[in-house]
Amino acid sequence: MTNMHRTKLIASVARDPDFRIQTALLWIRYNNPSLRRATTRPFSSEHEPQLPEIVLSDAIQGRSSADSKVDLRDDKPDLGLLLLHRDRLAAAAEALGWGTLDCLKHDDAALSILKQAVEKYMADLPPLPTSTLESRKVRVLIARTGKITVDSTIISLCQRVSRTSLLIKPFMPGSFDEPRDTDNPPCKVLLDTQPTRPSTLTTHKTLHRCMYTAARERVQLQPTTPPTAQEVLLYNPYNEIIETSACTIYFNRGGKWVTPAAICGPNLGVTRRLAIEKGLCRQGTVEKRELKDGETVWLSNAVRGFFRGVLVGDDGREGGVVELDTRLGCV
Ligand SMILES: C=C(O[C@@H]1C=C(C(=O)O)C=C[C@H]1N)C(=O)O
Repeated sequence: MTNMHRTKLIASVARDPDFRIQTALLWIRYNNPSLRRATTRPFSSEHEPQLPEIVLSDAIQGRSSADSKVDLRDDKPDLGLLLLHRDRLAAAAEALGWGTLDCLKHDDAALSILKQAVEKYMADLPPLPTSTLESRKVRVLIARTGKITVDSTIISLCQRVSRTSLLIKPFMPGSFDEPRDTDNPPCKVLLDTQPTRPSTLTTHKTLHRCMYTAARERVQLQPTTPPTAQEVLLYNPYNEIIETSACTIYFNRGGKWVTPAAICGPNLGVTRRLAIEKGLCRQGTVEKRELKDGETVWLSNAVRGFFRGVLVGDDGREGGVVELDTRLGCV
């Protein structure tokens, strides 16, 4: 397929009335009145939870263990990571030539509309039963027309919330060289068996995700397998590593941490930007031939935060059948 064909195909995917640009964030809520004052982590005192239901979002408030050192936008601390989500959506709209969404780029009103959309969606959810804590992946989807849709899925639910369950680990490490977290096994990362071609639709997060579904199917990952458990590692036709199906990846090269450079095709996600801006890693090229079985890597996305992974060979695969996403053609 020529570049011209590919450009036309991307344009036709983006014209589909169901097509959306998107971002995803984490929202944690819990309901346990007796624990109201029991914890300082991860919730900070300026955001005293409201009873009976306590609703807070790491993503919106942008807390992390590294935040005490660097504040990305001192002028708007309350909006935290949502600013980065807004920038990501603006970049996707610009790359697709959606001039109608130019307001996303700098307009503070657009930012508060996004915030209100997420907050309204969360406020309309049925209240949590007492003593429960849930983490949700919240998606913000935007159509070319500017219509915003919010939806969510529960990614974990704890039915007996206690002091200990509220001590959620920090979203982001201060350094990738921090001591290993012995509570959680590393994610098993399997190399894909075919290359994926970088395009606007890998650089930006959209509803066009069939390249990730196809890669997961090639290494026999179940659609429901969380990225913290198993992942597939994508590479481009030049045999350069891109990312995993749902995460940015970081490799240790000569004692320094490297994430695939934008030119290799990774999704320009919020956590990737944070890791680069906070100096946890630099951008570079990692070739497929450099990978070592058993090598420790880091992974991140805005819903799961940052966590360790390990590269594994063929014997680390799950069995099972995977359904292909056939709604949109794969570019
Ligand atoms: C675009 C998607 O995939 C992943 C998203 C991130 C991210 O948000 O940080 C990183 C890697 C991408 N493969 C998606 O829709 O899941």
